[in-house]
Amino acid sequence: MKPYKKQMLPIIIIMMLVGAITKLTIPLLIREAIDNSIIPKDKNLLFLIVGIMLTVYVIQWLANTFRIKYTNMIGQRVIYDLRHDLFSHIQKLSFRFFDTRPAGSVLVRVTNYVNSLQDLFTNGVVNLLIDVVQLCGIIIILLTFNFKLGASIIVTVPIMFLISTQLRKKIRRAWQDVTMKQSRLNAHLNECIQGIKVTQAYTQEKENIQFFNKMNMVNRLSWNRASMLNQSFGPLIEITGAVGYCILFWLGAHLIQTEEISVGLLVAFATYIGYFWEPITRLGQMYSQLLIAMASAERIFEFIDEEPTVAEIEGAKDLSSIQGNVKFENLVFEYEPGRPALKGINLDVQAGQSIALVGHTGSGKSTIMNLLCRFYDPNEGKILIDGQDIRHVTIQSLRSQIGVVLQDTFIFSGTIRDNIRFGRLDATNEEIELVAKAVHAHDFIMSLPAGYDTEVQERGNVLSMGQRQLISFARALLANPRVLILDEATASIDTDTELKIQEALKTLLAGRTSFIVAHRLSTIRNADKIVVLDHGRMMEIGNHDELMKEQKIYFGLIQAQYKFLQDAV
Ligand SMILES: Nc1ncnc2c1ncn2[C@@H]1O[C@H](COP(=O)(O)OP(=O)(O)OP(=O)(O)O)[C@@H](O)[C@H]1O
Repeated sequence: MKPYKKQMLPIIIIMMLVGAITKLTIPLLIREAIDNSIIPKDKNLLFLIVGIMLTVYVIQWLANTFRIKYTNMIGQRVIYDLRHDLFSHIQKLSFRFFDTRPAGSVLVRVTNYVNSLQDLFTNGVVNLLIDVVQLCGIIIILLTFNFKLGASIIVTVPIMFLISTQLRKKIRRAWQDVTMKQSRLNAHLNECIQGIKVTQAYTQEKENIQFFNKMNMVNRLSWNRASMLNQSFGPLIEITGAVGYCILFWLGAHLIQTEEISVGLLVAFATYIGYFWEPITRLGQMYSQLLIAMASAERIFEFIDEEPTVAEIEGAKDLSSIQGNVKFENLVFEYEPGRPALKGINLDVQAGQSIALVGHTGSGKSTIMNLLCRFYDPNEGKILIDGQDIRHVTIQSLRSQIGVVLQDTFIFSGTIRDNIRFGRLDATNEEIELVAKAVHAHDFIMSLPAGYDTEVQERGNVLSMGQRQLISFARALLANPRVLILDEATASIDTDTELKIQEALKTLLAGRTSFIVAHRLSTIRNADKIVVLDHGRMMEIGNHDELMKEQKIYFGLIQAQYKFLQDAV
């Protein structure tokens, strides 16, 4: 338990006990007032009792105020910690985890589900404790002051619990269903917003709205069902409460006649019954909140329990500064069982060489890159960097020495400078400008309204494809990795930018081992080795001239590209 919770918990418990005891004292004072001052007409004693009552109410108010204040503080800290732990955990999870979960469903766990726990941690848990303490206190008092009357009232409680147990199970399942439907709705919403441009381009808005409405309706019906079940809880308690009052007055009247109890005690008992049903009713009302929270907690802990599939072995050592020799030995890999994406890849790359990976779509080019970065582990075989199996070194030391430039160059919201600095957080402004100049990005950055301080929104919507690429090159150059992975963008860009990108590429690749999923003929031509993949197998390897001479797959691919370019001209 964290230190702040240790410090505050005793205060909260003391305040809670003071609140509960003062509340339970009031009916006893009422009994005193009726039996010893109102009936015998003792005014002085009545004033004294009223004075004590007022003091008790003030103490109760103070205790409750402080308790609520401290409970809120502690609750907020718990939620803060939970959100932090969840986010940190998600950052570490492997690609496999995200392959099978829509972004929206991840999002909803960090936001909605954590929020629904907030109420539970701020007031819920403590209220629950207060209610339990109050209930126990009332039961003890009732049984002590008159066992016969007390027991006959209390007997209704287990009956009520028995009836409600069945109802609770149903309510629980109904709320679980609500959270599941909500999660689906959110996932769908997220996807629709991400893909809004495609939706509008294909004028699918109407269909989208219809589909969303269906999901929205399913969500509403599920909520209604859970809510209706929940509503039935209150009346059930009220009916049982009414039965309790009937027993009290029927038996109470009889006991007054036989002088076993006083009128004051009957009134005190009636007040206690009021208190008695109050926590039970509140428990019923809180029940839905508790169930939502429990269902949310289940889904949150599902994530927290999730272990990264790519894990470090015990005693993994840091990968010391590498030269950049990379060896793939008999790599076999499946994303899904029975569908191999790579079938026995063997490749020996010397430090400083550039390797172009070519092949039809789905042939396994990106998969090789994913394995080199250890986003996934191979089913068979291994990858060695400078003779060290990458599974035996720490993930951080491995990835920090491999630079990755993806086709989908992700630009984060923030300034251009921040986006380049992502490559190395301690880089100075001068270093940032230096790399931007080296990749020919400086001029276009300076032409933006605030130069390097221009704010770009998430995904860099204000920048062109080519500009985004140049920024990601600058980012990679700043990180200065020994091994570079580059997924070349396929989108056609204007000749001027194309030339800039070629120049930038030369700077970026110089002196590094590089793997490029190459689409541009110029990049492929300049590569030291070209690896041709087909359906997860390495079919050909050699430089451009060697492979052209062989006149096999590579030759065919190049011919097709030339034909395409000629037709385009
Ligand atoms: N996350 C994934 N889950 C399941 N299967 C996948 C996943 N990613 C890729 N695959 C499958 O693995 C195979 C190889 O995919 P890969 O992305 O490596 O191809 P690629 O050569 O890079 O294709 P492209 O040129 O289109 O990017 C394909 O059959 C693809 O369907």
